[in-house]
Amino acid sequence: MPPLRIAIAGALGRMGLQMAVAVEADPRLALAARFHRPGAAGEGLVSRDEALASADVVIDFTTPAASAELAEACAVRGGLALVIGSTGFDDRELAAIAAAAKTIAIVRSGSYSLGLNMLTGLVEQASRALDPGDCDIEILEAHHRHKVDAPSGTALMLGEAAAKGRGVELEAVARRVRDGITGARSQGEIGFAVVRGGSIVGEHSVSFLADGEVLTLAHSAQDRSMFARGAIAAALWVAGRPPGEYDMRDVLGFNAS
Ligand SMILES: NC(=O)C1=CN([C@@H]2O[C@H](COP(=O)(O)OP(=O)(O)OC[C@H]3O[C@@H](n4cnc5c(N)ncnc54)[C@H](OP(=O)(O)O)[C@@H]3O)[C@@H](O)[C@H]2O)C=CC1
Ligand SMILES: O=C(O)C1=N[C@H](C(=O)O)C[C@H](O)C1
Repeated sequence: MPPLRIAIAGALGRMGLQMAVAVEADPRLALAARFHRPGAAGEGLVSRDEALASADVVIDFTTPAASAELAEACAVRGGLALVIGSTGFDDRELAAIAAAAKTIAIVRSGSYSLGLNMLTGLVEQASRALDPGDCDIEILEAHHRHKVDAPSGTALMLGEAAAKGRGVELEAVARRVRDGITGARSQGEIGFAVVRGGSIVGEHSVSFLADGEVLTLAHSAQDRSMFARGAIAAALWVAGRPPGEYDMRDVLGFNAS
């Protein structure tokens, strides 16, 4: 079988650089193109149009706006699939990606880590078992000083899993900011706390806090190459799939009944 042709968006970014190394090291793949912002200078970079013309799958770790625009461009072109790793989307950008996924296959996940995607299942299970009347849920995440969105995409995935376990919408119960005289904690809320600094790759924990005991489920990302390997697994899985929006739990087979 010929190698799968991969184009990398945001090629000069932290994840874009990791992706190039991981793709070049994988004999199942060919690094077909690397592209960045229009007009960006860098060795071996091509334009987005050239990149899309040469790829079976585009892997994208950029920004929400750039990913939404890229999804539209891929859908217009057709004949290729997209793996999106960017985080921090607003509703309009998510709608643009969902619209593109009517024409092409797209995998989008806030985390391409295997362990983290396993953790979402454990969080959902614990949340289902523990009564909100007795047990409070708090999510803590920590990342490097360059990260621009908060809470992280992963923290929001964990929040979604916790809310699903309780049979509620995250939007209705999320407490994303606390400052000043906040009043006592409301029963059932799911709280988020954020640390930014240094070079932390990604730390996430979900605590279930009851009277007299605390259960904490946690994940620690130690190296970005692990995200790149997950994105490659997603690219190999999504190539040739029917149009639709998929996530990493689909790739890993965790959503199969
Ligand atoms: N899902 C997952 O497993 C993971 C997700 N992420 C997410 O991936 C994203 C990128 O992270 P990271 O690599 O650390 O961030 P970086 O800022 O290092 O990289 C993003 C790059 O995208 C570039 N870019 C911006 N606009 C465009 C465009 N229109 N076309 C092409 N490139 C563009 C930026 O260029 P410039 O520098 O010029 O602005 C930047 O170099 C973030 O949203 C992060 O949260 C990160 C790790 C794992
Ligand atoms: O920006 C990062 O670095 C990361 N972003 C993702 C997120 O928002 O969850 C994944 C990972 O934690 C690293």
